[in-house]
Amino acid sequence: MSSFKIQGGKKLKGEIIPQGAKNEALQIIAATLLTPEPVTIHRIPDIRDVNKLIELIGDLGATVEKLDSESYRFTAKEIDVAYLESEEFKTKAASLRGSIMILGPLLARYGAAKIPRPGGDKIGRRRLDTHFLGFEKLGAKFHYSAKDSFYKIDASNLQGCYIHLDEASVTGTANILMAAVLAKGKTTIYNAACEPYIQQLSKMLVRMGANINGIGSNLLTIEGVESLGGTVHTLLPDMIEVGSFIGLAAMTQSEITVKNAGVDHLGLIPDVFRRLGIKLEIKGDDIHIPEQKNYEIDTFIDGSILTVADAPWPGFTPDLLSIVLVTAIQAKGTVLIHQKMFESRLFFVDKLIDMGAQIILCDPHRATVIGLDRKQQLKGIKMSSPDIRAGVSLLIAALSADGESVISNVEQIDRGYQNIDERLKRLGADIQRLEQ
Ligand SMILES: CC(=O)N[C@H]1[C@@H](OP(=O)(O)OP(=O)(O)OC[C@H]2O[C@@H](n3ccc(=O)[nH]c3=O)[C@H](O)[C@@H]2O)O[C@H](CO)[C@@H](O)[C@@H]1O
Ligand SMILES: C=C(OP(=O)(O)O)C(=O)O
Repeated sequence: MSSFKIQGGKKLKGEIIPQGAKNEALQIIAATLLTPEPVTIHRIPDIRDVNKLIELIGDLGATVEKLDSESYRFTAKEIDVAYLESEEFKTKAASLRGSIMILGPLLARYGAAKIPRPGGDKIGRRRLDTHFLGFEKLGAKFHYSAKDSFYKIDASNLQGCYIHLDEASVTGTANILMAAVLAKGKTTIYNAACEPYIQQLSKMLVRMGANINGIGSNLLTIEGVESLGGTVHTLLPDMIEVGSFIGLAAMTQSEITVKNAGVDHLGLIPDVFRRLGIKLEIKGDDIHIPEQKNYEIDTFIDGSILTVADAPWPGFTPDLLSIVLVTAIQAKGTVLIHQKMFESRLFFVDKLIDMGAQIILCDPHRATVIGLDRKQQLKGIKMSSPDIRAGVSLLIAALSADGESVISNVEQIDRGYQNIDERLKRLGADIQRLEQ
């Protein structure tokens, strides 16, 4: 387990470029299994989860060529279906959430697929019902062995149909969409997730020869085709990194420019930070955050306390709520953070309270932050990173704090943020990585 030792209280300054989007990368890399032809992907982030999926795709028999530091070519001429039964596959696929998205392509191309219960953050129950209910509607049969947490699916004849998803699951929509593009006839997916990464996946599939209508909406109509061809795809900037850097700038009273932020694809993200009182200047595709000593949280129009809550896109992403929460610590005013989707993602506030933040955890889903308005600095402590976004939030808190902090289990952060310590050091942060 590695740790970060941080000397807090330093102002940062400079430009930072967001990495390619982690959650888009996972969908797009899985989709390369849909065709025997080469698929080239640009702006792939060099992060643990993505590297693990790339390795898995190679283990399955695809040719993986690294073209440069951010570009890969995948050619899945044939897949070694027997590998899906190996112990190695079970261990590797179980270590990340994104592995679940190889199911759709494998079903579409080979009529059968297997997967262990996937990993990912431990942030509450993370069911997969939406994926399997969708596959079943398309004609698949699935079997779950509770003994070894292994799913087996057989789908020798995928037949298009009408599917009303029980919830707008992101990876569920991606999986069902990837199965449907090669199914026979027409599939309709209603209550589909429609966030930018699903739109990106849909556009890539269309370039590969798929027939998809309704991209960007929650009603997707797919006419199945016989086969798909190769393509070239460039990932969007990671919107969660963009939001994290905005929060970082505000908390540490720093002047930071987020270059090439993909501002057209950020949805409500800039507005939510503006409601915390943070000034953002959009210049072309860059976001400039000026140095601000104080920022004041808005209230609702009737004067009541602001709530920031997550919702499926085009609502506010749950993956930025921990960062909004930590950013509110030094604001003036009060905000209620309501994490509706995940039930165990707010427990990390204990550590922030130990650092001196004024937060009341109302229940597992809601926390009230009473801003300190810089009247008092947080103080550095020793802590451990429970999940990827809490980890970055603790890092932001530590960088703003007085004195030294040590954050252990930073592999959680590395899973989604490329080389974060080095990139922040270039802005002037004092972070030391301690390997153990
Ligand atoms: C690898 C990947 O892409 N992971 C992302 C993906 O996870 P993932 O696709 O696993 O998440 P889902 O969209 O399936 O659902 C997330 C959680 O929200 C709940 N839920 C979902 C939809 C809904 O309408 N109502 C509802 O309550 C689900 O029960 C679940 O607990 O999307 C999540 C939601 O944006 C993000 O946090 C994850 O970072
Ligand atoms: C929850 C997240 O990731 P995963 O779904 O991979 O656990 C995240 O990126 O915030």
